Amino acid sequence: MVTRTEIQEHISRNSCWVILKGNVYDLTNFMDSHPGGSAVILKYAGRDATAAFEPIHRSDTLEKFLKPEQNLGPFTGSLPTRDATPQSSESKTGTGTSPEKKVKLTSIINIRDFEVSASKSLAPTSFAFLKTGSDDEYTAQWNRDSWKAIRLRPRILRPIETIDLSTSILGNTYSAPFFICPTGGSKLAHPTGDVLLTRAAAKHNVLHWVCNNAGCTQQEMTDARAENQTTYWQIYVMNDIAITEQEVKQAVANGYKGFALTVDAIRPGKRERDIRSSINDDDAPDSTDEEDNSFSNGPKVKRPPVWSSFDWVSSVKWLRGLTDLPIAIKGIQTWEDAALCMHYGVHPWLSNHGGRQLEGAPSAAETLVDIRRHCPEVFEKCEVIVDGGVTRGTDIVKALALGAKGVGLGRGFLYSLTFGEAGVRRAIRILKHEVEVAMALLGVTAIDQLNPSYVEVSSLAFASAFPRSYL
Ligand SMILES: Cc1cc2nc3c(=O)[nH]c(=O)nc-3n(C[C@H](O)[C@H](O)[C@H](O)COP(=O)(O)O)c2cc1C
Repeated sequence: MVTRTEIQEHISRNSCWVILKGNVYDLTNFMDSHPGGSAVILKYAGRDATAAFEPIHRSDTLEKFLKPEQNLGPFTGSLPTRDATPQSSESKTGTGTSPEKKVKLTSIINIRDFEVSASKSLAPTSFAFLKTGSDDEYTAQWNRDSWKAIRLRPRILRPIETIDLSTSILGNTYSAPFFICPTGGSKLAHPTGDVLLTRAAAKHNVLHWVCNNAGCTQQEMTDARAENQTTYWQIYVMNDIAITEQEVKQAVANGYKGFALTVDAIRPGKRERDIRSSINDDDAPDSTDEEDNSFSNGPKVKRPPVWSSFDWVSSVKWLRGLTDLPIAIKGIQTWEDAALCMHYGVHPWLSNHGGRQLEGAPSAAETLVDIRRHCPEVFEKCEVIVDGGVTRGTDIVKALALGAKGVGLGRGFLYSLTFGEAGVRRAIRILKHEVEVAMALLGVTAIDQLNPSYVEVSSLAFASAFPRSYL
């Protein structure tokens, strides 16, 4: 038992105790190896950090990263009064919703409606984490706008009766050509977010590409899978490569049928919307300290630093050595790198991480067009996966017409999660409906009939993003 008086004596860098899930932990020696930095731990010295901790850490984090002796025992007594304000304001980082602001699911008719609803119902810091792009969010916006800049070329007077949306992605058949992207932080949208994404995907037989940075363990994500459901696994390679090797082997054993190696995040992008939302002007004394680096705080959902010394040969060789299953390289942003994927026998996943990494990177739509222009062979030898800024069935159809095999959505499904599994299922149904209408009006009845003759891309070169400030 640790008392309130005792914990109050350990609120400095030299001795830092924090309450987590009812127990008191000595984090003095751990704080410098915390992926999110020591400052955030010190902020909670002598206080209860549970509300801030739970939505953004895996359930096995404490056991995995702390030694048993760092658990000092249960906290007894009430919290110091000065904690009342920070505590309640910190609950803003949780998934707390304001019921009066939450709209009914039946009034949601498109993916953007989910975003507007999430902006009102989620805690501001949670919404900021999901929504943020890097820098001025130009690329995040451009991702969306570039799909809009592509025109469709409908062919008419074709008999259209049944329309088949089913397609295969990396060797497995799904009921639709779009899928749920790997995203960390889904607990910010719903406490059991990752699991619900898998369950909703199962109900509709769409692909969930599970995130290794999910809020649950791989085992929990595997257990969430329905019988006969096929899911894929995404990896970041950690500095301690042995941990990732073990994870990949375990994923193979757990029946994941494909892998994505994310390579566009060797440093976190400067996500200012997220950074701003965590700066609490009332809480912290102002600082002219040269050590102050609040402008560079990385994303809220932290992961250990990724391995950044891989090159093409070593990375593909390493992963191929662990599995014969299909591998996609996630974060391809040029036709040249797509051609290298072809050369190394892996699939290019065109993505700029939803505009959260390099501001100014091209959208997947542009890279698709570039591959078509410079190295169309890629579409014959590889399956090209795309994501970024997709919010409409027409966006998906445009990507498929340009040669994509699977089209991912990250934020769209995260926002729908604020309504739980029912929200994600509705998002899937909305997208299926929109894809079907677009195909009918274009004059095609099956995904494999889509080809570049159904799109006009010349206006893409003259389009630009108009950053909007409505959310
Ligand atoms: C909140 C959030 C967390 C993400 N976490 C990951 C991650 O852990 N691993 C990864 O490969 N991509 C991650 N991504 C990127 C997505 O997989 C995907 O590339 C991106 O969301 C697509 O853009 P969209 O959000 O505009 O649909 C994340 C994206 C968001 C929005």
